[in-house]
Amino acid sequence: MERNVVGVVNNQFHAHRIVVGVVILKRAFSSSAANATKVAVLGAAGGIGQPLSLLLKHNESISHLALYDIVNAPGVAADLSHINTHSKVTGYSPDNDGLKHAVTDATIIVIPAGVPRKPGMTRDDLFNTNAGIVKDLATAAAQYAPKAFMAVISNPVNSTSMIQKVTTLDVVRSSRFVSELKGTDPKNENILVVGGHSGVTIIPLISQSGAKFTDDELKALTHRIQFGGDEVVKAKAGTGSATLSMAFSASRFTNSLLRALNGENGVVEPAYVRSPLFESKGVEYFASNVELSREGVGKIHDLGPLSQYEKDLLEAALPELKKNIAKGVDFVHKQ
Ligand SMILES: NC(=O)C1=CN([C@@H]2O[C@H](COP(=O)(O)OP(=O)(O)OC[C@H]3O[C@@H](n4cnc5c(N)ncnc54)[C@H](O)[C@@H]3O)[C@@H](O)[C@H]2O)C=CC1
Ligand SMILES: O=C([O-])CC(=O)C(=O)O
Repeated sequence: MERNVVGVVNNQFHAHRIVVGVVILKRAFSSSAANATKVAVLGAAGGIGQPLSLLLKHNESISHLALYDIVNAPGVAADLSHINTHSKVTGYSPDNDGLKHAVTDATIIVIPAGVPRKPGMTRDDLFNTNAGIVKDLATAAAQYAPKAFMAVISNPVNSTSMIQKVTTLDVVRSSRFVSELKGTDPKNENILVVGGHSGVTIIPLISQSGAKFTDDELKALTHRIQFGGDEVVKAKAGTGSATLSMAFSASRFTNSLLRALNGENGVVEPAYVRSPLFESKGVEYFASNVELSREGVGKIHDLGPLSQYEKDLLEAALPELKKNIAKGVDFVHKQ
């Protein structure tokens, strides 16, 4: 299993190393490493980076939080370092090899660096700017922290990443939206969302929750989940996109990965990874439930039973996903 995963990921890494270089799974996580766990956040002074770093400062599994940004990371680090939890916090700017120092010896590197959307933009409109940013950061990470696990948040993640937690945000949103409709506790609503992370590539599998909705409710709910990001972009009126709910989701994903790296079995999170599920249809990356392990990506779960409505959503998503992935791959090959 390990060799299999390593092979797949190393291939991916060679093929896509510039854009994303996201998971390098060669080394099994050792318990001594678990005792000294460094997490680096690249883009740490931004709208997502700051609350994410705050949440990670509260994570007892992290011993060192290294914050990097092109602006203000030392300030954010100084501020967080006064919080009375054990972890050390350090901040780096591009001067004096800051990026190198931020990522060296990191166990996990989380990347929320990049430009967010403004109203009227699609996530794809961010590609030209953000692919270059992710490329530079992933290249440095590959060079100075070749054993680290990387998680990319920067949009458009359908094109820029191999493993990320965007579907965590979609799942977090779905469970909240469904609980609002049904008047239930969102903690008990676990709605799986698969596919990708933009518009029609977001496929909520609401039928698996057992909840009953009318056709109109189901359509409206699906649309709200698929375009939840737009709801926030519109409400923020030109000042950015979702940051706090994303930070919450990224913190949850990072914590799950740390639990799995520390040897806990059965830790499952939705993640957009290189996946065999729709490879035969030319879609090499796909988000589904993934069992996290000491090697990062463990067992990739299949989708489970789909209603006809969900099968139709899947059919609509696959060609779009294929295009998004091809865009990332082309970018890499042109480097
Ligand atoms: N995957 C997902 O579900 C979600 C993704 N996003 C994406 O996350 C990204 C960040 O969003 P926000 O935090 O709201 O943006 P922001 O503009 O508030 O923060 C971005 C930060 O990245 C930094 N940055 C830019 N270039 C950098 C570089 N080369 N190296 C290091 N840092 C760099 C900026 O200085 C800034 O502090 C956007 O691309 C956004 O679309 C946002 C929400 C959800
Ligand atoms: O909508 C955006 O651009 C940010 C994002 O990915 C989300 O909130 O789902």
